[in-house]
Amino acid sequence: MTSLTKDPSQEVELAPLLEVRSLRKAYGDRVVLDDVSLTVAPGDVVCLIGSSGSGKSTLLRCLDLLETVDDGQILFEGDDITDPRVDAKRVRRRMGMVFQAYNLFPHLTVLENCVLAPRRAHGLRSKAARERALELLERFGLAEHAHKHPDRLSGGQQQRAAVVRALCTEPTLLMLDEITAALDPELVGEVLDIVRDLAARGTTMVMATHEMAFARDVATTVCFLEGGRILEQAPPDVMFTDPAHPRTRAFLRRVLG
Ligand SMILES: Nc1ncnc2c1ncn2[C@@H]1O[C@H](COP(=O)(O)OP(=O)(O)OP(=O)(O)O)[C@@H](O)[C@H]1O
Repeated sequence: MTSLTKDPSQEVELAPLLEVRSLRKAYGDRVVLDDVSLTVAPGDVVCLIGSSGSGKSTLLRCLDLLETVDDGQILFEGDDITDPRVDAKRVRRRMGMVFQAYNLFPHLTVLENCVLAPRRAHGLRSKAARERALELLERFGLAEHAHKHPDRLSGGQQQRAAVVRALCTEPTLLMLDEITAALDPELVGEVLDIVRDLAARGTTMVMATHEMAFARDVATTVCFLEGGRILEQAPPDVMFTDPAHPRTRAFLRRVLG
């Protein structure tokens, strides 16, 4: 059993959902994650910020077991998922991941995209999977697009559908990797609104983002990465008004102007 953390706002003790301990990842002799440690409690929204190449995506890919790690541990729901004996597919069933490129299957309708994993990986019956998907598509304003193929939707609608698809497996942890980065500016807001809604509903999320105002709004913790290290992690009101590390200050000055 992992150690307990305290949520000061609710005065309840919550076991961490995710604990990353001294993670290290290198490609050849290039170290891209170095001594990364992070704790995520249920309901936390952790935003990873930092320059391009700082390691945000690699960290998410390690958490989702799309990459192997060289050293350190990832405890997810109390299990060490870096143990080589772990079945990555089974672990991933409890996680949801949305990427910058929506990755919807083009030959399937939005609804078919949404029921695929719940049926194949989770063994949900067709009727139950469809009901769950339709309810989520309705909640996020996509019901009218359920029977369309992705190429009939705007980029923003496709990305919202990708988020809904990830939610259809009812993941305990949702990871979002710069999900608005490929969108035209006018489509960014509708996708961020979904994430805002999820945060308000207590969905536990870890996301890489370049949207600083958004991170400030929704995050419970902001982590600033540079050169594969988390140089600073703090609540958003501290991170964006009084960051401790000079490198964080320099980065925020650069991106906030
Ligand atoms: N498969 C790979 N092989 C070799 N190097 C890689 C690989 N994937 C990532 N890298 C390198 O690892 C470093 C971290 O990349 P990563 O994509 O995690 O950064 P990032 O912070 O997510 O950047 P961005 O904001 O541009 O998405 C970069 O220097 C990148 O070139």
